[in-house]
Amino acid sequence: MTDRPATLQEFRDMLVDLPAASAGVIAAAEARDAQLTKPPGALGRLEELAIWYAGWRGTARPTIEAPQIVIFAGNHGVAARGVSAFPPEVTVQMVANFEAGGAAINQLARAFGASMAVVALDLERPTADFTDAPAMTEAEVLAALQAGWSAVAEDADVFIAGEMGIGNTTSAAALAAALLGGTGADWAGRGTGLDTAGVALKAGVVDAGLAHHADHLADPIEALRRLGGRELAAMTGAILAARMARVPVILDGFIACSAAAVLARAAPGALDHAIAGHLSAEGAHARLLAALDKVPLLDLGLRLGEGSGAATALAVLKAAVACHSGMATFAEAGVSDG
Ligand SMILES: O=C(O)c1ccc[n+]([C@@H]2O[C@H](COP(=O)([O-])O)[C@@H](O)[C@H]2O)c1
Ligand SMILES: Cc1cc2nc[nH]c2cc1C
Repeated sequence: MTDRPATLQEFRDMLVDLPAASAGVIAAAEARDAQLTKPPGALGRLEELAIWYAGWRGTARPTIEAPQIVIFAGNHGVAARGVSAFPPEVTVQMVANFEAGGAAINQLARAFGASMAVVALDLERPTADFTDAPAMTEAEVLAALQAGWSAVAEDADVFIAGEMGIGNTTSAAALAAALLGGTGADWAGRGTGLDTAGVALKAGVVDAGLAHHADHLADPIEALRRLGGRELAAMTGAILAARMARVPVILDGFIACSAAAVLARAAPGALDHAIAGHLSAEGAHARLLAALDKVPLLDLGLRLGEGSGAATALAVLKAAVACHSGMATFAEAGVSDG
């Protein structure tokens, strides 16, 4: 694993020279795909997925042995503005639930053979309310980026960053607006279950944050510091760490994709090692995925977070890789090709 960045500048510098997928392996995987016992293209998007995965793993006949899910948890000063349907203490309570094995993500991780860990980030010290101050200091955002970076296991062969943080759809909406343009109304959604009046209030809170920080949002990492949260920054750090190790990533919902968008805005192609696991029911996720040029694998109406949509999509990626690497060729099986 590349050494984790010691400063924000080192983090920025890493984005300048990102490792790429192997073109030679992609060609070899395409050649293998063309010989497998099926009509050409009959496995549809599974074929593309397997070839993409092979290219990042550097082997034309890969397997998935060590999928890793990490849930990052953070608390948000902006939650005091009444932007969530749930109280902030639910964050620490859900961390206990993850640790006890009682959350949805625990079941999904077990069902699909992934490891699962929780990283709680200074829960007793919420970020500052971004409507009147930067959410994090430089030291705080660096610590969160580093926590995410260090969470990616040496032997992981797929990585999923999940999150838990009451109020974090407000931070994600503000960050998405800063990175991609638009107003609070474009990016604020129901989150954990706001009604229409709640969504309007939330949009106003996002607009207040955008106005307060307006002169400082051109740099994506500075936008993350000012409007994001610790769990968002940790996801940004983890997704970059995975890229440096050529570990493919499955992106989860609105908050995870907003954190990932920091990298895409900082360096075009920085999310080439990532696929969109699903389309969240959070209203603006479709807009965010379109901006990232990602087509989600699943559309199941999930809006839970905690990595759940990405973990469900892991089953699809495993299916793709199992077919690609396990199937016989026409020659091996003695089947006449077309
Ligand atoms: O992943 C998503 O798209 C998603 C959409 C809506 C809500 N969430 C989860 O709900 C929490 C944030 O919602 P809120 O209303 O408190 O901002 C946080 O813990 C997220 O994991 C997640
Ligand atoms: C109960 C609950 C579980 C969650 N998991 C991820 N975000 C969540 C938000 C709430 C409110």
